Amino acid sequence: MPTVLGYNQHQFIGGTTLKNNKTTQRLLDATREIWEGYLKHPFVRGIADGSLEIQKFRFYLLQDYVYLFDYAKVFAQGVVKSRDPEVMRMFASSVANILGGEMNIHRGYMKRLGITEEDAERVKPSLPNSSYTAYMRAVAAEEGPAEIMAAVLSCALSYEYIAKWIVSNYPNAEKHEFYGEWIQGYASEDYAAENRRLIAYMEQLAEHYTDPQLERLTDIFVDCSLYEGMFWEMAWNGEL
Ligand SMILES: Cc1ncc(CN)c(N)n1
Repeated sequence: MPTVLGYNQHQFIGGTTLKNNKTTQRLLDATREIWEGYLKHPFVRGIADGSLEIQKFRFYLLQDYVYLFDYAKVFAQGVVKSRDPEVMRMFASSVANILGGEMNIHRGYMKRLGITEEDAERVKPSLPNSSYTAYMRAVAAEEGPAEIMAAVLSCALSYEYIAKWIVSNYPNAEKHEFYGEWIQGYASEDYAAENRRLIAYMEQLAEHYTDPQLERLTDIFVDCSLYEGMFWEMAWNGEL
């Protein structure tokens, strides 16, 4: 079993070094241990070695499908809260990327599993799921564009981190007949390019932030990273 000890969290994110992205680096430094926990999680390990029961993945997939609608709304609130048209466009295109890009991974699996979009849209979010999105939506309602970016970033970056870690530690994982598609999607250059864009805006939005303001961004990022861990746990236990 591959070890995660000594693993550098930064090396996989955005397919790039984070040397010049000091805010993002600070956020990642604060969550190193939480993120290492994802790599040890049985659900993630099950995707990596192909041993995860399809029923568990089915439950996760449907929860994640409804999660992404609310996640997209957090970006939409970023449009509402921004004054700079370029930042508005960035948040708006992320809404489109989630609804029309990332969710295609889910729709592909739904087809394979015989689940219609209408059925998926009716799924009741579990408590960890709705708590996570309620937290992000509260940040989005009450705070500004930089805080919104800090709230969405853990979700965006941690999947790239997980998928690329799987690819580099499980050489056959990408070719797995069922989980390969999920791994390829989140380890893809398209997904990394979108993350590089989010990182660049995180840096821009926080460029003149004071230390207390950066501390607030860190708190949000840490909270969302903890919610990510709860989501994996929820998926593993199949708990509503
Ligand atoms: C819960 C969760 N976290 C992250 C991702 C990747 N955007 C996701 N689809 N779902």
